[in-house]
This record gives sequence, structure tokens and C-alpha cells, in this order.
Amino acid sequence: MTPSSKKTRKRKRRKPVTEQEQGNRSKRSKSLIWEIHHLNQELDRITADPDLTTQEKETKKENLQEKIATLGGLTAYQTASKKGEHHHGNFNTAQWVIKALQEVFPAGQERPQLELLDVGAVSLNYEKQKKWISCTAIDLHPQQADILECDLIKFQMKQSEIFDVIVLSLVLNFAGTPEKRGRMLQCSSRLCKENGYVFIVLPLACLDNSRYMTDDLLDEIMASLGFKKVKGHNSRKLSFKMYQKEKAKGKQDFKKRKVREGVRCNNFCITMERRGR
Ligand SMILES: C[S@@+](CC[C@H](N)C(=O)[O-])C[C@H]1O[C@@H](n2cnc3c(N)ncnc32)[C@H](O)[C@@H]1O
Repeated sequence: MTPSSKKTRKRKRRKPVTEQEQGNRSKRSKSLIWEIHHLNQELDRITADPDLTTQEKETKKENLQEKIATLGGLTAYQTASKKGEHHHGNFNTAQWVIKALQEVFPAGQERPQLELLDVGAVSLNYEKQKKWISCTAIDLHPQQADILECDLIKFQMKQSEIFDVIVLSLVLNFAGTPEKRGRMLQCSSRLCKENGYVFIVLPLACLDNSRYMTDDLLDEIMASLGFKKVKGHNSRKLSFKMYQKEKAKGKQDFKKRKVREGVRCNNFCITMERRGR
């Protein structure tokens, strides 16, 4: 071996990532998430807008899709979401779900094999718990093999009560319209077994700073679908809720209704109309 080839094999020292650089990257990720998130919501709103003709919808949607593609599409969004986790001490909301399930089904006791549906799965979060959790992971735009490309609303239309646990982590806020969020909750209720659990994680601002939604209102919507809250807490930025399926409290409608005033409030809302009474 010549001295020069030895030199080339010498490992390059990695440039340390300064706090400043990390901060800038984090800011870029956040702004990318924000932009794609809002463009995606706009897409849903246009699709649902009854005042637009099919032609107008197509033109507007093409425009938005182009903008999303320019930013790197949903792949870039999901990559940025994952990076976000790393910037928050690697905290992944699945860790909370696992901890809550471990409290209900403690290790050392006979555990049932739980069928879990992870909606909006950016990664496979329950691999290490395979022995007692069988995870079906779905996403509109999966980034890795083993995550099924599927919209919750269209998932297993003809089946009901097939999952013990359904996880909607930072997914309801991704849907663009209040109706779609309501339908996602209705689908979760249909797919959840009796006594099964639905976990919902939302940005805290969706519940504590929205003109149309409060923490109690979400509990009411879930109660009407047959769920009682068994656990809930807030972190600085997120709201964590665990519901258990009991019996539905009749077919109540939830319309858009102002519950809070304030110029700094957001417009997060969930509506639900029950058909076929
Ligand atoms: C912010 S990411 C959430 C990632 C992960 N669940 C978490 O807690 O970090 C939102 C994901 O939800 C997916 N999503 C939104 N609506 C969906 C639906 N109706 N069915 C399946 N996936 C959906 C999006 O494609 C996106 O990847």
C-alpha cells in the first residue's frame, strides 16, 4: 500500500453540527411542513367546494399539486416530519401509545395479540412490540415498504370491528375539511372492536385555541360515537387522548359552531352529519 492510498483511506473528520445550523434546519423543516400542510388542506377544501365547477376544481387542484411538487411533495413533508421528531429529543408519539397499552396489558401477564391500525404512518412504529402488537400501517403516500397506500376513509369499507387499537397521531389536523375529519372519526369507530381503543394526538392549538373546537367538544363527539375518554394529557405543544369504545350515545350531528372568540384563534373544526337515521 502506498503512502498516498493510506492518506485517502484516512477518515474525514465530520464537521460538527452547530446549534445555529441545527436551528436553521429545524426552521426550514417547520416551514416546509407548514407550507405543504396548508396546500394539502386547500386541496381538500377545493375538492369539497360545492360552488366550483368540475373544470374550475381541476384547474385549481392542478395548480396546487404543482406547488406541492415544487416543494418536494408529500415525501419531503414526511421527511421533514421525521426530522421534527429528532429535534424534539427523538420523541415519537407511538412511545406514549405503547406506554398506555402496557398499563392496560402489563408485561408478565397473559397479553392478547392486539391488532393495531396506525393511520398516517410515516414509519413503522411498533416493530419492537411485534410479540403482542400486530400493526397495520397506512398512509396516503407511504414512504417505506410495509406501509399500505390507503386513505382511512376508504379502508376496509365492508368490514367493521377488526382492530383493538386505532392510532390517529397528528393526522386529523392534516385532513383539509371539518367533514373529512368527522368521517375519519366515524371510520375509526366502525373499525374499532367493542372495548377497543382509539388514540388521538393533535397539536394543542387545535383544541385550546380554535374558534370551533374545544377539548370537551372532542370528548362529546367521541362519546356520540361510543367512546369514553380513559386517559388524556397535554404537553407544551400536543394534546394526547386515549378513548375506549363502549356504546354509542345516539346519532348526534355536530355542525360548525363558534365556541371561542379572538383574532389569534385558528379555525380547526370537526363536523359530523349522520346519514340514514
Ligand atoms: C404529520 S404526518 C403524521 C405522522 C405520524 N403519525 C406522527 O405522529 O408523527 C400526517 C400523515 O397523515 C397522512 N394522512 C392524512 N390523512 C390520511 C388519511 N385519510 N388516511 C391515511 N393517511 C392519512 C399523511 O399522508 C401524512 O403522512
